[in-house]
Amino acid sequence: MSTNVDYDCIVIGAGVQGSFTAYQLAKKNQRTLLLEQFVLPHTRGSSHGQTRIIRKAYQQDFYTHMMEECYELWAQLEREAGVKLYRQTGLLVMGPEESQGYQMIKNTLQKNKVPIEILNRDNFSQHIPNVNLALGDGAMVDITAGVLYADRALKTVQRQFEKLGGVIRDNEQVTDVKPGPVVTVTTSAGVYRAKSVVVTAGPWANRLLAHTGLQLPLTVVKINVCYWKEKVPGSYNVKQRFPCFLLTEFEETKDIYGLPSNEYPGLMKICYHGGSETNPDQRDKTTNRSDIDILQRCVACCFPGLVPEPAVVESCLYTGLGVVTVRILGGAYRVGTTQQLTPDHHFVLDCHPSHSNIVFGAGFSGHGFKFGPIIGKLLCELVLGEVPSYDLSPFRIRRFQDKTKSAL
Ligand SMILES: Cc1cc2nc3c(=O)[nH]c(=O)nc-3n(C[C@H](O)[C@H](O)[C@H](O)COP(=O)(O)OP(=O)(O)OC[C@H]3O[C@@H](n4cnc5c(N)ncnc54)[C@H](O)[C@@H]3O)c2cc1C
Ligand SMILES: O=C(O)[C@@H]1CCCC=N1
Repeated sequence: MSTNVDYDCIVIGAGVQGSFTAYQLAKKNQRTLLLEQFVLPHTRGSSHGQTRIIRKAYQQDFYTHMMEECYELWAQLEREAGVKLYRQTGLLVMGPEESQGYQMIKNTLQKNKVPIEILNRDNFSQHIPNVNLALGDGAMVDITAGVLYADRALKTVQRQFEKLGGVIRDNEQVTDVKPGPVVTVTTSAGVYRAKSVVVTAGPWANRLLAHTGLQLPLTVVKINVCYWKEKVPGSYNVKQRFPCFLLTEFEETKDIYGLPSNEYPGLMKICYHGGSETNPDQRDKTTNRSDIDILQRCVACCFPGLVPEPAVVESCLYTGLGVVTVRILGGAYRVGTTQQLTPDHHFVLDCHPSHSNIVFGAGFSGHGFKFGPIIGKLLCELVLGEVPSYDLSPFRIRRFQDKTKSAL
């Protein structure tokens, strides 16, 4: 067969997940092509920007388990490339002490023996200056958490992929995917044939999967990425080891998070973990700023050293699972009728139900970056038909037939 194909595998989409998948495939001696619709680097998807949080603090054990190995894989990439990608700051988790969300994170961390520090009202401000802990809130620090240098990480993994002989073609949009024992991929510049294909197209995943007769229950939302000015420069700075933070509840909303000031001197990034639905090709037509009102109240209340008005607002996209339907468009595989689903924020990692040589990774919502190395490993294992290193049942598409729980 190899004489009839141009590549062993074609990966569509050079965001964090596609880039790590291509890198893992090249490490396994697979001749791999990584296709990207835009000129790299770009700011139109989900993987751009200078920083992301890395943490083990999750409500579910399975994410915490995956992160154990993932920290190792990040460190391995740092050594291999001679580049620093991670800075330990700790993650301060705050939330109503008795709430389910806060308690689940605490239990998962304790059960898995992740190093944490529990803070109380008396020692809180000594450890974390310039933050007001709300009445009734508990606080703990996931000590090994920190900041990933996202843009640098993306560039690094793509460079390592090329060093292994992998080929990246950017500014080349995939316009068709024809399934078969050999998959034919048509782009704006040519036609390629491969034994297998991985779709890691972020907000555009469903557009590509439609060519294969599959639609996932994905919703694309625009996130307002807000930066807030320090009243006294340096008071929330990464160099002072100010931690990342996650506030599990504020007023009626869930999940506000932030990172110490770093990429823009004197500005701290604080965002709301949600946004309004958008079309990824018309992202900047969406102008809903109601999340910014919530953030302003949160900053005024909890971060007295910041000016409660964003100094800079940038944009990024989340692709997650919304209250929509899984639709199988004809073809051999049918789940029967259209189904209503409960939203969940878990990833989608699976093989196509009718074409096992088409693998996809999607729905990484607002928390997939830190998992990039392990997602790459898992998608590579699916391509090679190997037993996945982790139980993939929380991530398989068949879960959409079951009732699912909301998770961060
Ligand atoms: C504001 C914000 C904050 C976040 N914070 C964190 C955090 O602190 N920690 C964390 O772990 N995660 C975080 N995340 C989540 C994380 O960044 C995403 O889960 C991750 O980047 C998703 O990567 P991806 O590769 O799936 O998608 P993308 O980065 O969007 O990559 C998909 C790529 O596919 C390309 N593509 C699509 N269609 C085609 C086509 N037809 N042909 C060729 N190429 C195509 C796109 O152009 C794009 O480059 C955050 C996300 C946002 C938006
Ligand atoms: O993934 C992360 O750590 C951040 C913070 C919590 C909400 C989403 N992204």
